[in-house]
Amino acid sequence: MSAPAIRVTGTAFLGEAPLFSGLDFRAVAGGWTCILGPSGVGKSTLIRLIAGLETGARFDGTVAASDDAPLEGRVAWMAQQDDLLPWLSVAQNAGLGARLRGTGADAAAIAGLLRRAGLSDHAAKRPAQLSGGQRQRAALARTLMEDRPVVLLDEPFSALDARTRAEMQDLAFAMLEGRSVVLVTHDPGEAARLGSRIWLMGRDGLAEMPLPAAPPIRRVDDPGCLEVQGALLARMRGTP
Ligand SMILES: Nc1ncnc2c1ncn2[C@@H]1O[C@H](COP(=O)(O)OP(=O)(O)OP(=O)(O)O)[C@@H](O)[C@H]1O
Repeated sequence: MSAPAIRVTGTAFLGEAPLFSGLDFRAVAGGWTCILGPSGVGKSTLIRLIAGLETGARFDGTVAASDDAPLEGRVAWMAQQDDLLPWLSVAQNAGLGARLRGTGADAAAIAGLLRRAGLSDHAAKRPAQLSGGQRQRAALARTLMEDRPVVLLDEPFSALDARTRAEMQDLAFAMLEGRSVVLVTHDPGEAARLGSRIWLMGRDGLAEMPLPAAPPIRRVDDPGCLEVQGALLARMRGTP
């Protein structure tokens, strides 16, 4: 699977007022690009534009992949709300995309993904019988069943406790290897662990942030990772 780099340039308007203007966002090919920033600056709008989803904004600009092929049909999406259907089992939820397309779900592929996600013993359960972390793992398995080279993640781990969140970061990083991942997060530690590129989005546009020296995924206690986490938090709080 070849995963393209992505570039978004342009201006988005909410009514007559610009939400962001002169944006030049670039996501790395085959790695994680993280977007941090305060509420309401347009982070979700930006990745919804990449996904080709409706936004509340009018966008005047371009969304392009580095291989010049359309992104349509090459993007998978996962958000904070796991969006699992409560009346389906974990395995049925994982195969939902294929069922909706009428192509039939590949039972062996589902079993393999659920095994990697540590959910083999939960395949027959309904989402309500799972913990929050297990539900996110099921949502991750469903996202991966789509097997798309571009994966957009809108705060997927933010409702999880710190330990489960770190485990999910490890799991998602391993399972999404080789894909171009764009992650919207409020957690500077998450961006510092995962990012091959980190952007801070503010009212005045995008700023690219320095990275830790170690390659991702970085240990939570990696000194360079902790240093970048601190620097990101200081920038987000507007302190030097
Ligand atoms: N469907 C919509 N219709 C109208 N306005 C919208 C719509 N969706 C979002 N907005 C507005 O667009 C702006 C940017 O929203 P967006 O969700 O992109 O921000 P965000 O940076 O992702 O915020 P958060 O971190 O809180 O999720 C906000 O002012 C929001 O109220």
